[in-house]
Amino acid sequence: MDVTPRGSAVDGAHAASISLDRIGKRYPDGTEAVGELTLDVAAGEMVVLIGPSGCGKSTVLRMVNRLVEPTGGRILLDGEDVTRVDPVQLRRRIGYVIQNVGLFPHQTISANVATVPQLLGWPRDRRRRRVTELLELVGLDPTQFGARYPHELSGGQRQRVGVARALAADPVVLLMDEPFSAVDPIVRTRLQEEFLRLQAEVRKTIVLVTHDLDEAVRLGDRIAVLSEGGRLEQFDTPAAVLGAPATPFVREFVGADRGIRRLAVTPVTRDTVEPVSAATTAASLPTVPLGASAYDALGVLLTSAADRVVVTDHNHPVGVLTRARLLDWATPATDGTAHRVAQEESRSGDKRSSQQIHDGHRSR
Ligand SMILES: Nc1ncnc2c1ncn2[C@@H]1O[C@H](COP(=O)(O)OP(=O)(O)OP(=O)(O)O)[C@@H](O)[C@H]1O
Repeated sequence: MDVTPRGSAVDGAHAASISLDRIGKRYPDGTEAVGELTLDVAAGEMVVLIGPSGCGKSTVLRMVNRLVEPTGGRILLDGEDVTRVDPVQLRRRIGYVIQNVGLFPHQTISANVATVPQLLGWPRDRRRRRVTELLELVGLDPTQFGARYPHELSGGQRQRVGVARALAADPVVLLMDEPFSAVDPIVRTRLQEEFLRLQAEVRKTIVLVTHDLDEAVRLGDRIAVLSEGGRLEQFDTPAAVLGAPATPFVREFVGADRGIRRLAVTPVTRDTVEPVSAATTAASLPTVPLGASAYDALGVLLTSAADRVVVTDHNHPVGVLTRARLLDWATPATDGTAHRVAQEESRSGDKRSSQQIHDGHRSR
């Protein structure tokens, strides 16, 4: 997807905060899908809901746009209680992307993208302009794809149309239920990367449901880990969830390889390197640039015979990272020291994610 900024093509400032205030859902047969969940999502933030099958993730998402009516609690969009708003009006302010996209098979791609603007009664010219800019935004040439039908597109292309359609009326919130899981792993990774760039431009408030921990770590500013009954086990940055699981459930859920995953979300900074010695600079050691991930640094070390990697800023050495230190970071937090490191990272991660929200870019 080419998502190069295009000035006023997309109104990027339009996003709302979401507050779930003790929301619950008990189905008529007595199933308590969600007990009492409280969760706050900042405007422009991307929050990922993850947890085992049946824990209530989709129910939470569908309560936000009231496809499922909550049986308890309140949902506030920018402070306004949407449990009192007409659900049809509400859904026009909320984009919704689902696994198999749900495009209308007998309508062209242009008509599919224009669905909500049409419902809102936009004049034809405005609809046409909007469809063109959105298809360009998601990397589909409007002249090539606009007149096609959904079955004439690949799975990844249909997924992009789904995102374009969800953005059509400039919603304040985007809800995404397993949006990338119907495509193969290579296409999925590419769509995720493109989606991050797209989000840097449109900066919507996004709640995304996934089963895939790597996807959660890659996309989420924060991750909410849920267990059965929509119980919130942890709500924190990817680095904190991986580095300092809050409960035994989270520890087991994120698995034994969480240390390695955590390296991928730990950037190499001036604060985390050791000083460069004269002996080090003289040696021909491998290098990584400042801002690379600790995972990249470990990868460089593992493919060389060296025991340390030099960290550079515009080709000037600013510090070193030893193999021992990187392996230490990758070791799951089992003692107080490791926990403290993870908590510090969590705090700086929080700063990083809010900074990213303001800057509109991400280091991942
Ligand atoms: N209409 C319904 N009536 C009764 N129970 C329901 C209904 N819809 C969902 N449930 C139950 O609510 C619980 C939560 O379902 P939900 O679809 O939200 O879970 P999920 O975490 O999204 O699952 P998955 O990851 O498998 O999609 C499940 O136990 C499910 O069986």
